[in-house]
Formats: sequence, structure tokens, C-alpha cells
Amino acid sequence: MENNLPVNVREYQELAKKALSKMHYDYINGGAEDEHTLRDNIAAYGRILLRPRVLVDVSNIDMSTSLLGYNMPSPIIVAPTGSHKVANPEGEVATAKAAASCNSLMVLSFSSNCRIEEVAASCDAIRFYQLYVFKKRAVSATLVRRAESSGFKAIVLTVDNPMLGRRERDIRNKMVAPDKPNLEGLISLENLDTTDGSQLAKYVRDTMDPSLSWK
Ligand SMILES: Cc1cc2nc3c(=O)[nH]c(=O)nc-3n(C[C@H](O)[C@H](O)[C@H](O)COP(=O)(O)O)c2cc1C
Repeated sequence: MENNLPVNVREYQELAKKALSKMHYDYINGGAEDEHTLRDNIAAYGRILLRPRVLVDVSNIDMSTSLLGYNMPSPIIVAPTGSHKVANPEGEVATAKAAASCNSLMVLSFSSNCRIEEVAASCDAIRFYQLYVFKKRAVSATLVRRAESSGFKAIVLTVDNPMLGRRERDIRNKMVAPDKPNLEGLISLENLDTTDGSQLAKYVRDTMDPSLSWK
């Protein structure tokens, strides 16, 4: 109901907990080990205080900015996150439409549940594509070419994952890696059993290049 729309992130979080399976809620909401960093990241936002400058004319506010030369109405963009179909049957297509409707830039994750081409065709918008470096460099190269020919404007390279953090909730839930249709024919996702815990951890161990460095 219109009146009961969530008014802040915490309220969205409560709704998500009700709507999602435990495995998928924990995947989105969880962190590594004892989750000290996750808690501290949230606390860090609470430590930021805004000092208002009073008696300033704020009747016309312009928050617009640009990123790599692309103009946008505010400095808020959609960070790459994998597997949107765990939360919405339309997956990344729904996210792309939402981002486009407010002219926000979306970064599509390499581990999207929708194909690169499908997201590109769903609506007109500026989009970037996020990539990890795979052990098999040909996989990364193929994904870059597909993103380029689908009109994605930049590659966002994520380098924080030489190995996945020890996500204890995923291990306990025996997290099943959601579909990655963009990797079909490039990387086999068979044999990802969960006998040693999370499929996600095994997937990262098997496919991502932990030797990547500045050199
Ligand atoms: C459920 C989930 C999935 C994510 N998937 C990806 C991903 O596929 N690629 C990536 O580069 N970052 C991924 N991230 C990291 C986010 O892009 C972002 O850097 C991180 O959540 C920190 O931002 P925040 O403090 O606003 O959550 C993911 C984060 C979450 C919570």
C-alpha cells in the first residue's frame, strides 16, 4: 500500500528478510568471518556528520556531475552486484530499467542472471560492465568484447577477489551459485558440489586468477 512504503534502507532490509529465502538473504546481507568489517562499514556511515551551511539559497539545487565524461543528475550510481534474480524474477533487466528511469548509471556485474545483450536491449541508458580477471584470459576477453558490442561504455575491473572471504553464512547454508548465463560455453559450472561448503567459494577458487598483481 502506498502509505506503507519503506522510508529508509533499514525498512527495505526488513522487507527483504521476509521476502527472500534464508540462503539468498544471507548472501546479500552477509560478510566474511565474524563480520567485523561489515558492521564497521555500516557504523562508518553513522560517524559522518553533515554540517549545514545556513542562509544559503537552496531553492535550486543541482547535484549533477559527470563520470568519464558521461553526465548524470547526481553522483549516485548502481554498483555491480551479482544474481539479481534471487530478489526479482526480471533480474538485472529490472535494475537496468529502474536505473534508466532516473538517469542513473548502472554497472552490470559479470555474474548477472541476465545476459549482457538482454540488459542492453531492455532500455536505453549509459552502462558500464564489471569484470574480474579469470585464470582463462580468453573468458575475460570474450566478455569485454560482448559488453563493447552491446554498447557498454567502460569496463569496471574488480580486483578485491583473489579469493572469496570466508563467508560463514554461505558455508552453513551450502550456498548454491545462482545461474551465470553469460559464462555458458566459457566456464563449466558443473561439479560445483557444496560438500566443502559454499559453491560460491569453490567457484571463485576454480575460476579467478589469484596471481593477478601490479606487475
Ligand atoms: C550481494 C552482493 C553482490 C555483489 N556482487 C558483486 C559483483 O558481482 N561484482 C563486484 O565487483 N562487486 C560486487 N559486490 C560489491 C559491491 O559492488 C560494493 O562494492 C559493495 O557492496 C560495497 O558497497 P556498499 O557499502 O554500498 O554495500 C557485491 C556486493 C553484494 C552485497
